[in-house]
Amino acid sequence: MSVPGSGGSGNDNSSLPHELSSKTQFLNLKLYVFIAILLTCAALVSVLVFLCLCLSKKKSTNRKMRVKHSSGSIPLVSKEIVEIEDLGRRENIEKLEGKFVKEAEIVVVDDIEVGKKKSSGEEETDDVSAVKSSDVSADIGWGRWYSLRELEIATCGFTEENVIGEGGYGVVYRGVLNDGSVVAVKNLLNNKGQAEKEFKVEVEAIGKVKHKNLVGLIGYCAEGSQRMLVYEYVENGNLEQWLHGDVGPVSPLTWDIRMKIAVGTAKGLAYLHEGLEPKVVHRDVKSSNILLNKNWNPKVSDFGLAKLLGSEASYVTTRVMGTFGYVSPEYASTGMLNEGSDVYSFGVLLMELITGRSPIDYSRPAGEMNLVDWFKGMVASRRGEEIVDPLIEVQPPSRALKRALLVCLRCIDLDAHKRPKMGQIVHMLEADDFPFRAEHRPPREREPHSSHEAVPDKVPYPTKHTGVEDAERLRRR
Ligand SMILES: Nc1ncnc2c1ncn2[C@@H]1O[C@H](COP(=O)(O)OP(=O)(O)OP(=O)(O)O)[C@@H](O)[C@H]1O
Repeated sequence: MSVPGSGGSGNDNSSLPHELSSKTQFLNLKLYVFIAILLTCAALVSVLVFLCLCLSKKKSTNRKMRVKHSSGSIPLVSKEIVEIEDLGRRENIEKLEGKFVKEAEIVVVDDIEVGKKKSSGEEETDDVSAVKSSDVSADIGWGRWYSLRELEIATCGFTEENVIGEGGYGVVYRGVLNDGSVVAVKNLLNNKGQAEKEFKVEVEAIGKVKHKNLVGLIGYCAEGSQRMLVYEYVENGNLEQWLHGDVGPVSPLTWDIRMKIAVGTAKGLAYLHEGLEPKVVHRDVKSSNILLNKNWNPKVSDFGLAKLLGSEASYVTTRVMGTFGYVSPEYASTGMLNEGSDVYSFGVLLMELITGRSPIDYSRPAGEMNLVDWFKGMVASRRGEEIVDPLIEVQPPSRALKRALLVCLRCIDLDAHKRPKMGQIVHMLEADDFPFRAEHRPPREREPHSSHEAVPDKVPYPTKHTGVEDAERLRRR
């Protein structure tokens, strides 16, 4: 085959226009050869520029990002949060290659009853079989190992548009897997020192914990120095956004929805404390760690990042990990940590649900900045009805309000041993006749082991420290 300009026959040149076959002064090349070289150079430069742009975009995702992602209907809590549009990435992602799997072995347990795992092979979907045959190492029993590449594809290269938010543990991205399922990918900070083996052991412990009121961990990624956790995506934002964001004059969180959130959260924590061995103390119960689905069902997040505890001993940590305003006094002062610390934080969270106020709010008058102190003072002055969130349109029934107030007071007892257990709190919040039924009975009928007792016998009554008089007075009214 003769190549134009390669010094072939004169017939080749004669077929070209005279100008093209004439020689240029530069290097004595034929004009069309010169043009071909120029075009090739231009194409190369374009490719290089494109590659540079891609690289710089990727780098920008590695820096600390402050953009938060939420669906358009989720209220924003601070100016750091900006709304972004759903970019319809799913269509693009579906075109990309990758191996994905539907969650195979998630076992959702109801309350604190541990469900049975599906035996392997039972009710397997096509997707699961595909992965088992093609990528056996990906299936890790409770969830999945994900490659960095898979998560890159799912999050469109960890782009800013996919950032949901940023917490103490790292940046959280929204991702869409190849099968269309949506996940939250937490890119952990400060993980360089952690060996892959240790990381896997810790993650395994978290991944096996499944409960309808706990955000499920569905997999992880450990490649090089990268450590990521892949969670089920909870679509309706977090409780902090709904309580303290701009929701207009009437909150969509009615009294009943708030109590549903309180009970669900209590069930999730009860499972951590009472349904697992070794038990798990959350250590950071707060409204931003309560995620909500579209039916306002709460799911407690970040629980797995707490330490696993032995069943008997309390655990002493060297630094207090919780969040200001929620931390129990004994944990703050001694670092002594047990599930009672979570109960205290839950009490503060319940106050937040009832009042719509933040645990610490410096914009309020001096006597109202600290929610716990203000709350106790209001209840002591019999002004319980006045503390209900003004954004709740329909006021709660008096009995329901008193029940919730009393549970708060018991949870924040300064004596951690006198606080109720989370399981007891679930019963207290759900029992229609708590605390009213007990007070009409003569003392002997309230002996332990009465099967009709609405309140579990072990539930301690509030002590002086938390204003036992207030609570007792409240109970009698
Ligand atoms: N599984 C999830 N589904 C949907 N959104 C999530 C999920 N996990 C976290 N988020 C959101 O990502 C954001 C950051 O979460 P993260 O738990 O990292 O931090 P935080 O709870 O705000 O703070 P901290 O780390 O101090 O507890 C929050 O807005 C949270 O609502």
